[in-house]
Parts: sequence; C-alpha cells; structure tokens
Amino acid sequence: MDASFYARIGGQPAVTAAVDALYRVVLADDRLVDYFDGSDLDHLKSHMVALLSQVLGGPAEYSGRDLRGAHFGLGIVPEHYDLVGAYLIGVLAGLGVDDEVLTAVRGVLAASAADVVE
Ligand code: HEM
Repeated sequence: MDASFYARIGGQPAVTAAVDALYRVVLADDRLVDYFDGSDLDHLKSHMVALLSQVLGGPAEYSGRDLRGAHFGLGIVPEHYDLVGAYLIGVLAGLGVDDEVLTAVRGVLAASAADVVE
C-alpha cells in the first residue's frame, strides 16, 4: 500500500482513534460481542493498531499472530466479517479518511476474508 496513506490519515493518533472507535461499535453490536468473550481487549487493540498502521504503510511493528491463527476456531461467519469490515470503513470515513485510502482498505479486507472466516 502507498506509504503516504498512514501519514495522510494522521499517523498513530488517527489509527489509535480509529481502533478505539471500531471496538466501541463492534462491542455494542449484539451479533458480534460474544466473539470477544474472554479476550484481552487492551492487548487486541494494541495489536490491531500495529496491524492497521502496517497495512496503511506506516511502521511495520506488528508482531501478533497471523490472521488465520488469531481467528481459527472462532467460527466467524461471512456476514459478521462483512459487518466488522463495514464498521471499519465507516469509522475511517467518519475520521475524514479519503476515498483512495478507503478503496485500498476495502481491497485488504477482501483479500483477508479467507483467513478470518470459517
Ligand atoms: C480483516 C479483518 C480483521 C482483522 C485485521 C483482525 C485483526 C485481529 C488481530 C490483529 C487480532 C489479535 C491477534 C493476536 O492477538 O495475536 C485479532 C484477534 C481477534 N479477532 Fe480479529 N480481525 C479481523 C476480523 C475479525 C472479525 C470479523 C471478528 C469477529 C466477528 C474478529 C474477532 C477477533 C477475536 C475474538 C480475536 C481474539 C481472539 C483471542 O482472544 O484469542 N476479528 N484480530
């Protein structure tokens, strides 16, 4: 992905704000909240910030599990994957992220589905 995307959306503060907002909407959704039962949310959020930063062309500091390993056994269905993806796009759009970046993130979401959905 274009290395300038990370800077264009506002760097680390913007990514952290996006991940906070994403978890707020995801955990407020009855269809999704049960997946996170027993998860360490601070840990998850910090991994998500690192991963999203990397995906956007920022610092490559993600050291969590690969997506398949992190989601294996959770039984995530395609509808719920799409829902989380739509929330992510909505959150980024709400932060003023431009269309070119949103299109690139949609591309990453499409390419990652097979690793997360069962
Ligand atoms: C492309 C979309 C997604 C990305 C980039 C993503 C990213 C991540 C990351 C980075 C982790 C942490 C891995 C680690 O701790 O090593 C994680 C864990 C997790 N994700 Fe996702 N995720 C995505 C979609 C989803 C969806 C759709 C759901 C549920 C509806 C979900 C539920 C979870 C849960 C429950 C965990 C924690 C598992 C545990 O505690 O062991 N994720 N995800």
